[in-house]
Amino acid sequence: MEKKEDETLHVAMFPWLAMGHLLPFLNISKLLAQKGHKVSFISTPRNIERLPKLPPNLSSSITFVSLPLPPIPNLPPSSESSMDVPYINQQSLKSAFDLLQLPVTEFLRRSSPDWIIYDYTSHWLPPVATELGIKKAFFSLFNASALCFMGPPSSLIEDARTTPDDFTVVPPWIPFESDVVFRYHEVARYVEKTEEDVTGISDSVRFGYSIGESDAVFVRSCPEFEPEWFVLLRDLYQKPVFPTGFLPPPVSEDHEDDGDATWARIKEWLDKQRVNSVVYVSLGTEASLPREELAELALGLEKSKVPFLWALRNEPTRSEPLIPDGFEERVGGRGMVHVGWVPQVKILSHESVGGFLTHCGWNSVVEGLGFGRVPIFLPVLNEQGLNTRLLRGKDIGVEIPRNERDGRFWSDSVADTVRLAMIDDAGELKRTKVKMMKGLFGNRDENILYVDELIDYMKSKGSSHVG
Ligand SMILES: C[C@@H]1O[C@H](OP(=O)(O)OP(=O)(O)OC[C@H]2O[C@@H](n3ccc(=O)[nH]c3=O)[C@H](O)[C@@H]2O)[C@H](O)[C@H](O)[C@H]1O
Repeated sequence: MEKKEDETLHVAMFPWLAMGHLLPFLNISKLLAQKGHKVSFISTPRNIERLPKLPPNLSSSITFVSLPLPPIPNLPPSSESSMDVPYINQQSLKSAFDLLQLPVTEFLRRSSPDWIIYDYTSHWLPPVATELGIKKAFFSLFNASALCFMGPPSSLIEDARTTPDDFTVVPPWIPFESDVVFRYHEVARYVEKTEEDVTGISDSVRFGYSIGESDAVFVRSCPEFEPEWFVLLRDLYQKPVFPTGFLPPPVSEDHEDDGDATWARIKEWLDKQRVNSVVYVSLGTEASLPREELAELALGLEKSKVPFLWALRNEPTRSEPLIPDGFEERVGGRGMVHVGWVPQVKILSHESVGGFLTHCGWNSVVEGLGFGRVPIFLPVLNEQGLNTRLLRGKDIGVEIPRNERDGRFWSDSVADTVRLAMIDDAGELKRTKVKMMKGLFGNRDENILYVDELIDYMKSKGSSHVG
């Protein structure tokens, strides 16, 4: 039954338990709510608690559905997100997540939304939605080129690629020239590091079913940036594929004191720096580097003589100190280190920040380019290496040189790359090029047009759900 033009949709949102997923799911939820639609945002208590507070005008349109996560054996009871759990235990978190199937099914049966928008880990959700007559869309927080590299659902479910070398070449289903491939070390480091697969299902198979059994796929990117990849993706998926645009996050205009002591301290330091002079350093909420590489990164920042703000993740169960003793004293006021969560979007929006040394997680890419900050790439895991190849293939940003096989990098190459991005005349063209990306990645009015098309599509499919 088609929804009339002025009728509102009820959309359930069900992101994976990772901040890099929860935040963009919340951003698109806010856009749907701003357009007058109703959203049920399903997650677990601690993850909901961590989300930015809703603006008052949206709190009646977005309902948080809090489902307790079953305890994870051998992990602290508060472990509810990928950032609470060491990388090697991520599969245990997915096992607990899979136990949400029953409460999620009950919620959907009771609330009967028109659509459910879900993530790659919910391979079990499509048949539940079908049985309840609810339309279902897979929302990819990975861009189109990364999805194409991963392949069609059939290849995800029966992925013939098993060794790290298999992921360093262009797969057979990509019919054109491409340098979007992994480097050996970007795969090798993580193939052996995850625990014995306790879930009985790999991430690749989760992707395969979540995509293959969806009614539509929504992708956080835009055809203007990845034209050939969207054409290929539609061919690989043989189903409706819609760009959501980049979903640039809202920036609270007022930088004034919002009660966030961390921001107050960081802002006080940033306010003292020259415009565009600071490189902001963050490797996201899941990546972690071995101690010796953290030391090389620290020494490289020190040698660069460029002012830096380094947000270090508070890593669960990591005992040894994250940075070399005496580092902060040696760099004095030229560098600031913060261990723990920071308001990244506010930091990137501050005029003193000119560059972003990043692991190339897609949220960070969108946020950094949205403010025209020059990216300095240090990809670590997941599809970050593919994102780096995509951007470098478009001559965006600079990449820290690393040993192809083991990924090792050295302080001198960190210092040289940071100076190239931030100071050297040789980097001037790169700084200009990135400033030109601000409109495409950061313009909210332009990007929201993609969400309008998405909503029209969702309305056109309406709902024929039971009950
Ligand atoms: C989609 C996928 O999600 C994951 O996200 P991850 O957390 O690693 O990094 P981001 O995508 O930058 O996402 C991190 C998000 O958390 C925010 N943030 C982070 C740290 C902090 O202290 N404060 C903040 O506000 C940041 O602004 C961004 O929005 C995987 O890497 C994957 O490669 C990526 O493509």
